[in-house]
This record gives sequence, structure tokens and C-alpha cells, in this order.
Amino acid sequence: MGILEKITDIENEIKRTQKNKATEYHLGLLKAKLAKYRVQLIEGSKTKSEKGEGFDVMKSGDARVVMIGFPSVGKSTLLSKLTPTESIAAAYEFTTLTCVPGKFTYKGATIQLLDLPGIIEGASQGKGRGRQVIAVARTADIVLMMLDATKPTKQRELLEAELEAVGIRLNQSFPNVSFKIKKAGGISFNATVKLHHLDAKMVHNILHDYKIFNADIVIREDITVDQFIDVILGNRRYINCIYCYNKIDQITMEELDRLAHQPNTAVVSCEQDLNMDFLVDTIWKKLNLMRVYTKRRGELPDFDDGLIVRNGATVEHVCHAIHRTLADSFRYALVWGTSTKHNPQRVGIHHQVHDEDVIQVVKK
Ligand SMILES: Nc1nc2c(ncn2[C@@H]2O[C@H](COP(=O)(O)OP(=O)(O)OP(=O)(O)O)[C@@H](O)[C@H]2O)c(=O)[nH]1
Ligand SMILES: [K+]
Ligand SMILES: [Mg+2]
Repeated sequence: MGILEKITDIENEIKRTQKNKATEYHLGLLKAKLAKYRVQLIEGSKTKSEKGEGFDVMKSGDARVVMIGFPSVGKSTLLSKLTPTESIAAAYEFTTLTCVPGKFTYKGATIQLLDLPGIIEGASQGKGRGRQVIAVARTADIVLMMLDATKPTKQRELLEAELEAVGIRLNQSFPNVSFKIKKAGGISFNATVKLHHLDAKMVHNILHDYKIFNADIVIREDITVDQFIDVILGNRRYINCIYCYNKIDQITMEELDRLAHQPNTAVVSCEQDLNMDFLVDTIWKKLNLMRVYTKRRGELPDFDDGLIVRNGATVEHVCHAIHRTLADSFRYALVWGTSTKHNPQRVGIHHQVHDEDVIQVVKK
């Protein structure tokens, strides 16, 4: 049986199975199997002639934003608007056939924006260029889900389901579970909170099904079976997503108001240049980037030349951003800014920096 048939079989079984407490476990296992096959399908496509000419784009800049959407929602129009790159836009579907990279700078950060072919329902199973598009989506720091404000809300759910099907988790954080496979010692299972969807027996059964007999597991939040399987599979991508509704020049004020109030949403008109600044700022915020400045002893920092690091970055990350080998000769750092009590303060390599901090590294 081919992978596609296996997938269809499992999907049918899931549809046939009634959802209730008693079947939750069985359904969880089915979904896990389904996910495994779907990932195989995507990864399999890389080895064949279908490899994806025109989809292997190098990462560049400080972060990568990937546009995903149905055909003709305005992805290419947006790329041409935000970046100097021209991606052909037209009124017919599937105008774009490859991955088209562009970049723009905002608050000192260089952000790579990728335009892709439109995807259709069934993309996760390889319809259209779905596999290649989704493989690119997995490399995103942020998914920019492009939607047509004039189309029914169902479009968003369909797209979410396609991404979900290949193990992409949008706007979710990694389940608060530590999971370590060991060589021996059996299963040690602990939960620090009351679990409503899982118990020790179920955890053992699921692990057994995956041929895991020795592992340490600590669960620190009330997760579902699906989330637990996500942890075991370990190939999930947790990516922030912005829902971008385009073509708001075509809808009523009431509709606009309704869309604009949804979480993680930006409403725009690429063609009429409406709300584009807000979109860019939303992207920046979602990327969780910070800008810090470095200075040499006895000199002033260069505020035009900051370093871009992720939120939560430590002095060590800053060292790496300055030079590959700097962390090796690190002695201490002096930091001015909101991350310290005194200005400057002498800190170690694991000190977390804040946005706009100034850092002076003192070497051994
Ligand atoms: N009314 C309106 N039309 C728009 C807007 N943005 C784009 N369009 C039109 O929508 C059509 C599709 O735009 P594209 O940028 O080619 O869409 P796409 O998502 O890249 O399409 P594919 O590459 O085919 O998937 C074009 O005719 C654009 O002129 C907008 O803000 N308002
Ligand atoms: K188009
Ligand atoms: Mg296009």
C-alpha cells in the first residue's frame, strides 16, 4: 500500500470513529500515525525529481517570514509592495510558480519575505505544489497567512488544517513537558498538575506503541493526547502566525471591524496601500527580536549599528552575533540598560539582555 492510500485509510477511520472519552486514546494514535505518514510524504518529495526546483532559497537576514495562502489572495502584490523585489501579480490563479525571496529592513533588522505559489485544499497530501510550499513553511520564523477579506472565513480553517496536518503548530508553544529517552531503567512518569486527558496508563500505552521502553517524562501542563504525541514525535514546528486579510478596499466597515478585532490579525489593502505600516510593525513584534548596541572601552556606542538578537538572548548570544570566537575569550561584560540594576553592571555570559541595552565585552 502506498503512503497516500495509508493516509486515506486512516482519515476514513478517524471520520468513522465517534469522538468521546473512550475513543480519545485510539484517535490520538491514529492522528499520530497520520502525521508520521504525512511528514514522510513531504520529506520523500525532496529525494525525487520533484525536489522542488526554485524552492531551495537560502535563509538570509535576521528572520524569515513565509507567506502562505490560497491563489490570488495578493501574496505577490504584497512582496512587491514591501520589498524592492518584483513578483508578478495577476488576476489569474497560480501566477507564482516558485519561491520568490525579497527582503526589507525595519528597526535595523533585515527581514526576509518569501512569496510562494498559492496552495489548495489537499496541499498536505501533495496537491499542486503543496509539498514544496509546506516544506518552505516549516523553515519560517513566522508564517504570514494571507487571506482574502472578501472570501468566507472557512478559507482560514482550511489552511490551518493543511499546516496542522504536516506538524506545523501555529501560535502554540511547545507543550511544557520534559521527555528524555534513556538506555535503561524503564518509564518514569510524573505530572506536576492534574491531567484531564491523560493518565499514567495511557502514557505507557502510547510510549509502548512507539517502542519506547525507557524514558523520563515530566508533564507540567494539562496537555491532550495529541500534544503528548507531538512531544514524542519531536518533529513538530511551533511557529507564530499572523493572519493578514488583504483586499479590505472591497468590504464593508462592519466586516472590516469584525476581522480587525480577531487576535494575531492585520487587515490591509496591498493595492490601495492601507494599513501596511501596521502589518510591518505586527511582523516585527511577532518575530520577538530585540536590538542591542555594543561599545568598545572608552568609546560611545554606535546607535546606528545595533545587533539584532531574539528575545530572551543572553550575553553569550550577543557574543556570537559579534564574532564566532568571542565567547571563548569572554571574561565579563559591562551592561547599561533595563536588564541591570546599576549602570553599568558587571555581568556573566548567561545574563539576559533587554531591548536597547548597551554591552561592552571584556576579554581574558
Ligand atoms: N481589490 C484588491 N485587489 C488586490 C489587492 N491586492 C491584490 N489584488 C489583486 O488580486 C489579484 C491577485 O494578486 P496576486 O498578487 O497575483 O495574488 P497571489 O496570491 O500572489 O496569487 P498566486 O500567485 O496566483 O497564488 C491581482 O489581480 C491583484 O491586482 C487589494 O488590496 N485589493
Ligand atoms: K494571482
Ligand atoms: Mg503570486
